[in-house]
Amino acid sequence: MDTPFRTRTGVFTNKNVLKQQYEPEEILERGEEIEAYANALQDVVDGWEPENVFVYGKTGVGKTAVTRYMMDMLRIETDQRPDVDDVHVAEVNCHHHPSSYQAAIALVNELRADTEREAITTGLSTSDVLTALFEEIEAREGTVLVVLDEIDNLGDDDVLLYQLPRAKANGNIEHSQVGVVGISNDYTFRNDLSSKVQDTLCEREIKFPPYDANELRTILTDRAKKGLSEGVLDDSVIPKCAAIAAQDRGSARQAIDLLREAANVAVEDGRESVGEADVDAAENRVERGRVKDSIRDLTTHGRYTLLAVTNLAMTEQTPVRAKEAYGVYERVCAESGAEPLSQRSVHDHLIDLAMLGFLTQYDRNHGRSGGQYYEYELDVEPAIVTAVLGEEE
Ligand SMILES: Nc1ncnc2c1ncn2[C@@H]1O[C@H](COP(=O)(O)OP(=O)(O)OP(=O)(O)O)[C@@H](O)[C@H]1O
Repeated sequence: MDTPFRTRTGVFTNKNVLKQQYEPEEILERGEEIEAYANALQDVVDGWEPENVFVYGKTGVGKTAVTRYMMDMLRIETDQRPDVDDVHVAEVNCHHHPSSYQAAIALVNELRADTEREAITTGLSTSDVLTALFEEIEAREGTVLVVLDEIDNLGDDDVLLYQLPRAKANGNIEHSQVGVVGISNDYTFRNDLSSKVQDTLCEREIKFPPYDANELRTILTDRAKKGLSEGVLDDSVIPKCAAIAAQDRGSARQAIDLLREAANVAVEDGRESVGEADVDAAENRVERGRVKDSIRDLTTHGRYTLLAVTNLAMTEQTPVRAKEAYGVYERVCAESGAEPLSQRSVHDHLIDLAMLGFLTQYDRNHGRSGGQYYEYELDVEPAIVTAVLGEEE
């Protein structure tokens, strides 16, 4: 029977290595960060209590990939040292579990997954959940490393971040030890923590800078070798993907997405060779996908604020001050039948949108008399925002 699908082409040899969920076995171009990480975790392999680690850097710069690699290396190294306790890792993404309570439940269930004990659900009190977590850690009789990815989603709810590093000192665990690895895109999160939590969580800080074009070329060349047939890429494709991503955010994710989508464009077009024009087409797809994912994470009023700045950008009225953006925001709310938030809250949304990469914030200083203020400009294609918000509606 005829179906609408194509026959498989020879462009990809293993498409999975170009997908977002692929975990590389080999980490390239992160020698310094791996060394810093190894120093931070050295106490674990030497049999001492772990130090807590705070890893930060922009999105797509390898924080998660390097952390998983380091956890594997740690397990391998401690296995080779018979006199050192076993290492157990429990990883939770706080984006999906955005409070101490939810993250603690997820950790208990992650630790219980390879035991006979049943998963817990909501309904227990916070202290019951913490007790269950301490019991799971204690049952390991070794070192437990708790990895909290996207930790900034916990906001100022620092119960877990306060309790975990102090579990031993407070007598909640005795025969095990626990260390926390926090990962964040947002360095300001660290400064917003109370000083007692900051001091323990950030014993070791590891910064991941954006990748430059050369580093991205190395990463892309390796992925292309693993995922694409030889000779399908025009010589200009990898340098172009690397240059675009380096100029934008220095994100390996973006670079890999560009390469994969460029190959997809060629395949969908019935070609077995990928050229520069395919990267141009891929750029729009990738940007659209990225904006779509990020918009999905915005609150309703975050979206209204974004739409207000987008409308201003489309009529060339940006950069714009918060006060002026607020007027347009009020109109957007009126059109949607929503009650507008205060000007102060909308300013907070503008700051958040700048942090998330939707807007650029300019610090304006008008000499002695004018004082200091901020202006905002749209940092994504206005047509993509309106198209995505239209679809979401
Ligand atoms: N040094 C590297 N070598 C090989 N692949 C890499 C490297 N750095 C990143 N990648 C790949 O790039 C993608 C993004 O990396 P990763 O998820 O680690 O970024 P991140 O900094 O944790 O970003 P986010 O904060 O958005 O989660 C992944 O697919 C990862 O495999």
